[in-house]
Amino acid sequence: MHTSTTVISISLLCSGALLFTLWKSRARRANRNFPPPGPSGLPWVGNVFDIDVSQPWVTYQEWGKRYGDLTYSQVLGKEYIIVSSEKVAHELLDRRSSIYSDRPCMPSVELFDLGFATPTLSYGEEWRQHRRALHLVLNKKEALKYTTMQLQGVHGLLMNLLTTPQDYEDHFVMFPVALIMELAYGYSVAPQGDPFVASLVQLLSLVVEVVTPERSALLGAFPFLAYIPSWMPGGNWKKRAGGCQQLVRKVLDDPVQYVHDSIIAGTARKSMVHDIYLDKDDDLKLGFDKDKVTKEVAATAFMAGSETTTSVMLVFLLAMVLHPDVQRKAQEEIDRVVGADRLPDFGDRPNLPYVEAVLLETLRWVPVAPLGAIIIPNMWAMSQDPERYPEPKIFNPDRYSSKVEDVSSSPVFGFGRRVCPGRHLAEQSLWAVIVSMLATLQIEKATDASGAEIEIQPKFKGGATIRPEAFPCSIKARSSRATHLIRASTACVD
Ligand code: HEM
Repeated sequence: MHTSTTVISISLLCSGALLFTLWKSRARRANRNFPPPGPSGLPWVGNVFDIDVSQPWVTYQEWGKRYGDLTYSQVLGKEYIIVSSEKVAHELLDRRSSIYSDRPCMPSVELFDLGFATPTLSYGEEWRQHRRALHLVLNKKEALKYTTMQLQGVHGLLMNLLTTPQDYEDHFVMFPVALIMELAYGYSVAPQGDPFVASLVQLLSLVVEVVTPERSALLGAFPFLAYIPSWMPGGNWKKRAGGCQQLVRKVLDDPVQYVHDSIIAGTARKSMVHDIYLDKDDDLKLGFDKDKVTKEVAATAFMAGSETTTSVMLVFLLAMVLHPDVQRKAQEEIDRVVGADRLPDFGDRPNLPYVEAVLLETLRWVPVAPLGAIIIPNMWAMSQDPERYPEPKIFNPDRYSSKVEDVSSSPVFGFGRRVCPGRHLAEQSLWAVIVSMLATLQIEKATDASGAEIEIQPKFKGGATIRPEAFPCSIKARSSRATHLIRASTACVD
């Protein structure tokens, strides 16, 4: 079984777990037609062998077509529900949000000391405090204050893409990392070997690799695995968990200590941590736990916001390589509105409906899911619903030509009370990336030694998020004027 697809498979199944459990207890009382229809499975292992492990989301989509918007499934003795319709997801998760906003306990989250992260918290006072703190710095109005910072970050990204285009994945990783470090801690990341970033990135890759719903399901089924000493076969869990726990302490404490030190030195810059500390009247009602909550939300913002943003950027790049016609049309719009003498900025946004549609289509085409979220309705099925999106497999921004939707309301950011609090920041970042790359760069298929184009078969890998596997491509400046604008924007004029 391919690990990444297994992860995605189980993650999609686990996503419905809580929703189902809560729904089940109510439904059993209220609804004689419970459980909803679903494929029949083998005793105990249930539907494990019914799932196409290379594309599990397609299996669930098929089930959705056959059994309806809510599909009952059973895996390893646990019952799950898969939600395939956006309408039903809104109905359950937005309108009956108070019922479906909880999170089940994930054994691997406990073991790896990751219970501090907002997505893992159960629906209660601690989670509310996190949301209040996150809202303070990430609400729609506040997010508008970050646009200059976002554009500066994008200009640095363009410069990096121009200089070492082959390292595009690394550049896409660093863009949200640097942005969120600045925003969360007022900290400017060093171009190379930054100590805070090193710990954070190390933790993130551990989390993505080991703290998956798949491993949680394993630990849930066989809890003794957590207690095998690290030197014994099968004791890898304990060893990795130990490493993770140490990293968690560093990631929570060190950057906040940096903000404390800068406040004392009088050099602190505006940041999420700074703003929460400045909340002297305690409007946030964080009480005794202010210090703890501050550390936790800042680290969560980093972890939840970086991987997801990078994944969407990779999806955009892939879409542009595969759809030169879309790229051309978007560039024509930008050239008409912005011209060739400056880089785009947020003032141009209302006049660029096609670019907006490219962003919406990027989010729909390959929906990415965030780290640690438990209730993930089958976004794949929703985004591939042919009634809502005719010919859904095709990347076609024109589908939004009659009505451009509000990007931050996209279902890709989740539903109900657990909706992504970073969605305004994220959609602004992504818009800035997309418009700036389109304005200045030409993205094409790479060519081999004989000059022939290298065809791409898009493949996706997944852990906590789904992203395209590395693919060859060519990224060049559109013109010498574009090169000059990029260099000028990063103060490296030639
Ligand atoms: C393209 C980028 C992003 C996508 C697609 C995305 C998507 C999501 C989704 C689907 C959820 C889960 C909702 C649920 O559990 O039902 C979520 C939760 C969350 N996201 Fe995002 N997100 C993105 C960027 C960000 C950014 C930039 C930040 C912060 C700076 C952020 C912070 C969070 C947090 C803290 C949660 C947990 C909310 C809770 O459990 O109450 N996300 N995100």
